[in-house]
Amino acid sequence: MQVLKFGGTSIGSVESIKQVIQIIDNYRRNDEAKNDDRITVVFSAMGGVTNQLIEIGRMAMSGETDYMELVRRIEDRHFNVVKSLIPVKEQSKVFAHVRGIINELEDLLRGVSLIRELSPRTHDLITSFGERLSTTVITECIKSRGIPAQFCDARQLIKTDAQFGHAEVNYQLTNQLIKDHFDKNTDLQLVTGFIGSTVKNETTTLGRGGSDYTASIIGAALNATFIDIWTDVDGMMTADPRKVPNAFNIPTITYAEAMELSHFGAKVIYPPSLQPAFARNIPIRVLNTFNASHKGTTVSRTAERRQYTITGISSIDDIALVNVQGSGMIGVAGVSAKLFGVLAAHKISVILISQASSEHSICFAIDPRGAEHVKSILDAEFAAEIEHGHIDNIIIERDLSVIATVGEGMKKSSGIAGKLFSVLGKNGVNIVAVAQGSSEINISVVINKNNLSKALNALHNIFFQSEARVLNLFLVGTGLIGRTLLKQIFDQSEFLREEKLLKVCVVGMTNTKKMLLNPKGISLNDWRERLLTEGVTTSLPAFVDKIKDYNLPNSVFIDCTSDKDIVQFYESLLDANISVVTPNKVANSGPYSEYRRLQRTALNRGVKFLYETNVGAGLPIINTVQGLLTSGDRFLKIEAILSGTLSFIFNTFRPGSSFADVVREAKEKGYTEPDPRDDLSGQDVARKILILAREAGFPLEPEDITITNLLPDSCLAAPTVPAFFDELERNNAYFEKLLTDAEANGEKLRFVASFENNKASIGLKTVGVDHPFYQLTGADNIVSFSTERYKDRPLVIKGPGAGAEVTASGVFADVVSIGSYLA
Ligand SMILES: NC(=O)C1=CN([C@@H]2O[C@H](COP(=O)(O)OP(=O)(O)OC[C@H]3O[C@@H](n4cnc5c(N)ncnc54)[C@H](OP(=O)(O)O)[C@@H]3O)[C@@H](O)[C@H]2O)C=CC1
Ligand SMILES: N[C@@H](CC=O)C(=O)O
Ligand code: NA
Repeated sequence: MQVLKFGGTSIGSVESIKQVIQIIDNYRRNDEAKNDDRITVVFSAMGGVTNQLIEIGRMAMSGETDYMELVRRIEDRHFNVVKSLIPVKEQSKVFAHVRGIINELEDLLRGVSLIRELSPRTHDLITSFGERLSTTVITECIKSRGIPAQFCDARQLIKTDAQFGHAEVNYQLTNQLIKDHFDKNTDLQLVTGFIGSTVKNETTTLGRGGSDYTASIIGAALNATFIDIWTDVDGMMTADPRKVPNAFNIPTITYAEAMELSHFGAKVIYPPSLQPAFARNIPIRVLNTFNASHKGTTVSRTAERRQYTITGISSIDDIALVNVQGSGMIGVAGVSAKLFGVLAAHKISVILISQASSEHSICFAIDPRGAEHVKSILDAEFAAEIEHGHIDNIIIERDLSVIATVGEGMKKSSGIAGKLFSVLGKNGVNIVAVAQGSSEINISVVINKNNLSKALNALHNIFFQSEARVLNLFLVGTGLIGRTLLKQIFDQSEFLREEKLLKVCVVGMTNTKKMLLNPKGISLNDWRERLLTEGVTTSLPAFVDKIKDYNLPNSVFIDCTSDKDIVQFYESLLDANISVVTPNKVANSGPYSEYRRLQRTALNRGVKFLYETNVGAGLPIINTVQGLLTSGDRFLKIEAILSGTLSFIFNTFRPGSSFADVVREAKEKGYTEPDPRDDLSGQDVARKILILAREAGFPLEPEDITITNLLPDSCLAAPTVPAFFDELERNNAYFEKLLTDAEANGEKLRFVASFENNKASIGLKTVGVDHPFYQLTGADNIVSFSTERYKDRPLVIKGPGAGAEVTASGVFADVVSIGSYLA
């Protein structure tokens, strides 16, 4: 015997009932082919009908006469199925049958309306009509197709006590009745779910998950080979797909796991109601009526070996935490007995409990709707203890959610809690309470409700590792570096996904005119058009607020501007656990205290503030300095050429040519700052040596740098960049003389930065052929570090230190390193 059960959505419309009949037919054909098995089918009420019946009962009781309108609607839905699926000549008989059942319901409601009273017993009787109507109609549909089938009212089979609403089954009697019935009736039995009856034949209902329960009771009594629960999703998922878009199907799951997941909100099946089947080790398959070829989920005692340590993540969106604490609880036996005793006496269901080993506090989670009630109960129960100060006031915390990671694979496997806490910590999700059962198949954490989606996605991303980890990027600046970065990300995305399991998703972008945000990601092959057509007028505060509002896991803010005002947002972003990556040197070259503060904030928040491209573009200079410092080396001297622009200029400028043209060429090649005066004035190099000195452990201030300016005052004073170029033309002779003087001595012009004895200086120098900086070509940078460990021969880094590609790739590398860090 195989027992099938179809839920309310599966039989919610004519179309879906057709589909259900097709599925039943497929089973029959397979069984006939095998000639060894029978099926029986359990039905819920048509989707929504049970709730309507409850409402109808309430209306009748309170004398609202328009409940009849709702009854009509229920009748019409069932009539409509008859009209659509049963041949015309057979319809009148079925209509009469349905009408008869509806008449019975109407009589009952009239009685309720007259006496204005709705006992639990009558309530159960009213709700029983849902399954009775649906099963009647579907039985007729099936019979009309020539299939020998029989309507079976479960009230004849399932005998219960008289706890209306959630009756207890008398298994001895029930099992016997079921066996007898199926022995005598060999036609296909179509059974009403959810309902039973007392020995006095009063109608009862089986409570939450009722129709699943019916299937389970029948399956267990007949020792079925399978119980197939047909619903509207592809079985159980690793997480709720409405909250975690990457959630996927779990092919096999153990009973214990299914229990844990369902306790924490997974609503696909309600395993407690399947207990009779599990007790007899009958596997349950959860299948999708609307995607019948999908294998769904099989729930049984053992699950197949899996590649993941956890099986699923579940959550309860809204809980309240009750905190009972006080010095009088330490070492005193019986406090928790009293606490949970009184909760049990008031039928308060406790979702999770956590007690610190100091015994100073116990906290537990409950449905927030009952929180005030619980507080008043506990205030009364512990009045004496509170009065004597043994227990502090009972505190209720609200707006919390609970997340549970569940899986048999977590048993005796170390590092899972570490991973869980680490990923939540890195995403700034504060953990309010924790509980792990000693079965080790569930770790539950209580967090603030506003972090629920972020936490679920971050955990799913980390625990189900064959899927790529997602980095959510927010880019400010779509100029030279920003747009080159976007292109590199686009070109490299497949490699990152395949080889590094990293999905880089650009969620927001802005320039000075337009900003565009899309939490699902902006497509990068046409971002320009989208930004232009779908973007809205830029407001940086609004952009930053959106980043925080989205509260996405693994968020990274990338500043590809040279703007001074953007850096004011860095701290609050880091504080909100959003990493910051930037080639913009402004933040790190202001007052030392601000530089320190950003470093500290990032450290405290467990996020990253990365700026490798602040010095030498993509050359690994900052990382090298940080590596030396953290490994205990001490810096003695730094000597460097840190301007790609000035390198290029002094390597390209020839006597008789235009200096301004060479500067223009540097700008066109993407070496200069947005305003090239930042390069020629030495400002850019000053920032870089300042940042380098700070990274090397010296708390320098901007005033500590001595700059020997290269530019004539008139160039510096030019009001605009074009006016500056005009001024350069006028001063050509000045630059030519610098060059010819150097060449006369067989030397080259180099703009050198040095740091030694806590002092930094920068300025134009001439270097002879013996000097290591003499041979530098193109827009190369060179940095020479003398340290305690690199004393005799300095550590030298050399290579292209400016340009769009090398800079964007440095930014990109920083971004990817955050992906690895978060993993
Ligand atoms: N070129 C190089 O080799 C290197 C450059 N860098 C640094 O990279 C950064 C970017 O340089 P680059 O790409 O050449 O600069 P660009 O001038 O080409 O681009 C700057 C971008 O930032 C946008 N922007 C400026 N201010 C704001 C603001 N307040 N709000 C929103 N958007 C803003 C601009 O918008 P809009 O398009 O509307 O003007 C533009 O898109 C600079 O800090 C530079 O120092 C670092 C290392 C090497
Ligand atoms: N303008 C800079 C580019 C990088 O910081 C330079 O020329 O070096
Ligand atoms: Na660098």
